[in-house]
Amino acid sequence: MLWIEAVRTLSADLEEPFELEFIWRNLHELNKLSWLNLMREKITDQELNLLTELSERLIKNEPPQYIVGWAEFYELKFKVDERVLIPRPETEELVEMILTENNNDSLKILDIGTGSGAIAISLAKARQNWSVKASDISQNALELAAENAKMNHVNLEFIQSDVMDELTDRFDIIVSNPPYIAFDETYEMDDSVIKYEPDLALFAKNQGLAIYQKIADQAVNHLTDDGKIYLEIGYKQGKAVQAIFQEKFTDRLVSIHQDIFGKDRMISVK
Ligand SMILES: C[S@@+](CC[C@H](N)C(=O)[O-])C[C@H]1O[C@@H](n2cnc3c(N)ncnc32)[C@H](O)[C@@H]1O
Repeated sequence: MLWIEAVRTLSADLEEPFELEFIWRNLHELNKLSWLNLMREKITDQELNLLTELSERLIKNEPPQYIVGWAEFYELKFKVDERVLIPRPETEELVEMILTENNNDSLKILDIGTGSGAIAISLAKARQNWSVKASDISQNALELAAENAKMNHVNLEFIQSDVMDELTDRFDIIVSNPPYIAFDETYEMDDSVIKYEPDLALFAKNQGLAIYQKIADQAVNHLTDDGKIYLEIGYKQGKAVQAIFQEKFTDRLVSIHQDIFGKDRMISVK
């Protein structure tokens, strides 16, 4: 059997027809031309077994990023596996907003719930004068985030903490993309997210608002006088999260911002 026949047959039941190509090329570091040349060759039994195994994993909805072991975020590469959420394009918009609104003055930054380290590492990479701390309640996530910091050549401080319980300092910018999905909202989620991504990264009590509430309660004592907060939110949570922060920061401007699809996606406190 030729490679092209095997790929066609094994891709027939996949939602995304190019996923097998993406995964094989990544695992074997093949460029497009080498892949196209491969298509004309005979596939060995061993290769067919491997390709079949990959297609079965995709049919079971395993995210391609977990299969290849990395994801791209803000033009950087991050190792990902089932310890951490796969960083999303919406979160790139949060990073973009922070960088657009803040120059390279030496600032102290805290990323709460860093996961793969995507936000903290992207900020540290773009702003060499910033001193960035990244926290997570999950030690497993922090271990992977530390590997990602090393791989991307940035120096960050990592700390295991339930929100800010273990932190004593004040920050110029507090950023977070916390877990914000309500436990009864699984009907809206993709099967691959529910099955493979960590619950700890997805769900929060109090209709998904519990971690925002804890951040608001604690940020009062951890923000510098003119410090700012930037948060990612679920698209239906704008008004609720705005109210939580406005109650704690009565003299500040708490704004809701939309993503490129026009959905409420970010909150800033300035
Ligand atoms: C939605 S993920 C975000 C990961 C990463 N910042 C990103 O944007 O891709 C939320 C992260 O918050 C962490 N987390 C959950 N509860 C937490 C808590 N109480 N305190 C600190 N981190 C928490 C999870 O382990 C997870 O890594």
